Amino acid sequence: MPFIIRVKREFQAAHFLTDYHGKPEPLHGHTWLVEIFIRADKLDKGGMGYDFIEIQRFLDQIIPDYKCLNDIFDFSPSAENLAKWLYEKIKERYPTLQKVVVWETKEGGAEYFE
Ligand SMILES: Nc1nc2c(c(=O)[nH]1)N=C([C@H](O)[C@H](O)COP(=O)(O)OP(=O)(O)OP(=O)(O)O)CN2
Ligand SMILES: [Zn+2]
Repeated sequence: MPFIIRVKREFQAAHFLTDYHGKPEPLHGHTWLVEIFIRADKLDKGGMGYDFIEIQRFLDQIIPDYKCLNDIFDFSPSAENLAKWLYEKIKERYPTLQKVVVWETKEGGAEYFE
């Protein structure tokens, strides 16, 4: 019986879209929110699919907290591109990953799935 394990993480980062309607955006910061969805097809004896805490620790290793995203990525760091980048990284560790959602603001975000 499948379950979806969901884990959220917030982080702070600055960025600018390199081409926003024809010109670069000004550099600015957000409190970003990442949510990931991992399918678990069975539970362990404790009733867990995957341990939230272990997933959070893994996310903390890869999430670019307190960074300028333009300094570390060779793509325009939109919510869409960041969701795709995170998806590819997380999928290596959790192959049953279903989806990554990245909220850039409370009102605007993007999700990536295959
Ligand atoms: N599909 C996408 N649309 C937009 C993205 C994105 O990544 N994907 N990004 C941006 C900007 O980076 C912008 O930061 C969005 O944030 P927001 O604060 O809403 O932008 P405002 O200019 O409205 O800022 P205010 O401070 O509220 O004026 C835009 N679109
Ligand atoms: Zn922005």
